[in-house]
Amino acid sequence: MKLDMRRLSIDWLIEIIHIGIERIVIVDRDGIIVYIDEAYCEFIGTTFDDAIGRPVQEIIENTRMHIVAKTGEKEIENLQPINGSVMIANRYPIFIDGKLVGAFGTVIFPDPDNLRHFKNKMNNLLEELNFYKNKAVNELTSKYSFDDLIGNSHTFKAAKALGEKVAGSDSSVLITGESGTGKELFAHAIHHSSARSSFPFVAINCASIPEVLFESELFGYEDGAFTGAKKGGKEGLFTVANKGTVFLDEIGDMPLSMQSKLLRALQEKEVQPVGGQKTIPIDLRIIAATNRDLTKMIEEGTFRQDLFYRLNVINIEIPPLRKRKDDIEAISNKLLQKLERKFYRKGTVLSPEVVTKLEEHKWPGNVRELENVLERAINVLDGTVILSEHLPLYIRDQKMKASEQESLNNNSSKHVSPLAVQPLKETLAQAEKKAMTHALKIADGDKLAAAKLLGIGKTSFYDKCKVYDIR
Ligand SMILES: Nc1ncnc2c1ncn2[C@@H]1O[C@H](COP(=O)(O)OP(=O)(O)OP(=O)(O)O)[C@@H](O)[C@H]1O
Repeated sequence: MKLDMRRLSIDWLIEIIHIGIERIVIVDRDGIIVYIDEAYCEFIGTTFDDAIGRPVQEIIENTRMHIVAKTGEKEIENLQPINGSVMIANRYPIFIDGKLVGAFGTVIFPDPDNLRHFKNKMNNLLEELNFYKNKAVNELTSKYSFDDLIGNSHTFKAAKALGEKVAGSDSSVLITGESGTGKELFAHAIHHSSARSSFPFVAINCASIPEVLFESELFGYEDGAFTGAKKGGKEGLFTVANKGTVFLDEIGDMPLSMQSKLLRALQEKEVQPVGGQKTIPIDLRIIAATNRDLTKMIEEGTFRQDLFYRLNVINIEIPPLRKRKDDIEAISNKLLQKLERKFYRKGTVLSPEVVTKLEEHKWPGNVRELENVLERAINVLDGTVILSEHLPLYIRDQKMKASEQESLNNNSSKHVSPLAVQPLKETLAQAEKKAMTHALKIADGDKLAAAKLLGIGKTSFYDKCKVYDIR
């Protein structure tokens, strides 16, 4: 039964239309405007008389009313840019006695404050989207090639030559070496020189993923796989990296339960997203890295032997900096170039005395420590020549008692001689390391929880763990 509206006068109907916050346009089957309300006309800079009888696309920017009047398909909550603002448009076909006769459209003009708010929100979201798009593209490509690996010492050159040689093959590579020796740099360079270089390079830090999230991060999950899961599911990093290279950094920190799942995925060359039935084929090259002794971990039962064999097809061992003193000057100069770009400096050089001091130091934190020392120097430098006085005390005074030096290297304030006054930066670093170790102890080794206790983000926590060599 049709509702009888004949008791409503046309004035009433017009008034009712004006009360609504939506603005209205009605077109006939050919997309010709048969009605448009005044506020709509005002907004698009026309008049009622001018608009009536004209094709809608001549009057309203980005309209699709004429299309809906032809297809009979409604379009709901479409975003329609008009006059530089994004409107929300609904378009409905009009059927009379089952026959398509035209279309009825509404656009919402919120009040100016709301509109401004809506525009700002949209702009912020678009900016955020662009930021993440760029970030995603940057993160999925290798940033370094073998040319970026500096070092002429015999041992380093041998490691580099092996890397270059195996880059072309598809075999798994295990890169071992102390923290800060350049393992990640090697992984980038291998991918860069491989046939997979035009496909993604996805670096995964196994120490930074909480155990419960490992499987879903690596293999993805299906819609509704668990409470809090994103609607529509999520792609895993292994599928994101398809045809490219996955770099599993700190593989020694991968929990045992995950090690078996990883092994299965590598053997079967497929992954099964969490909560899903189907498997997805993957074509990947794996490069893993660790500063831990995996052989010892196998003996202790904390690392799977079969996974070790799978990853360790080619082993590249990067020697620590103290065993390649000849490289220190060349690496320092390369790092200085990088730092000069960061701090807008030019022409910075090391004095011969500083080169000697740097060569005498043991470098427990390897190249990363050297980088930090040079960054400190460039910060306190007035001219262009880095002198001894620009180095931290523990490197400047190599004759310091062994125990004192050890304690300073470890950034532990416990054994610092009361006479030794250190630069503020080091004192702060020691305090920071102490606070992090303490938080980790309280959080029972859970790095995420420790970061929360300290009120810092997890990325910042993991970065600092690397700098202070906290495991
Ligand atoms: N041979 C090298 N030439 C130039 N820069 C280097 C070299 N080796 C390392 N670096 C620099 O030293 C820093 C540490 O390197 P990287 O992160 O690759 O070490 P890592 O062994 O992966 O450390 P970790 O085990 O802590 O993850 C980086 O800034 C890197 O650019």
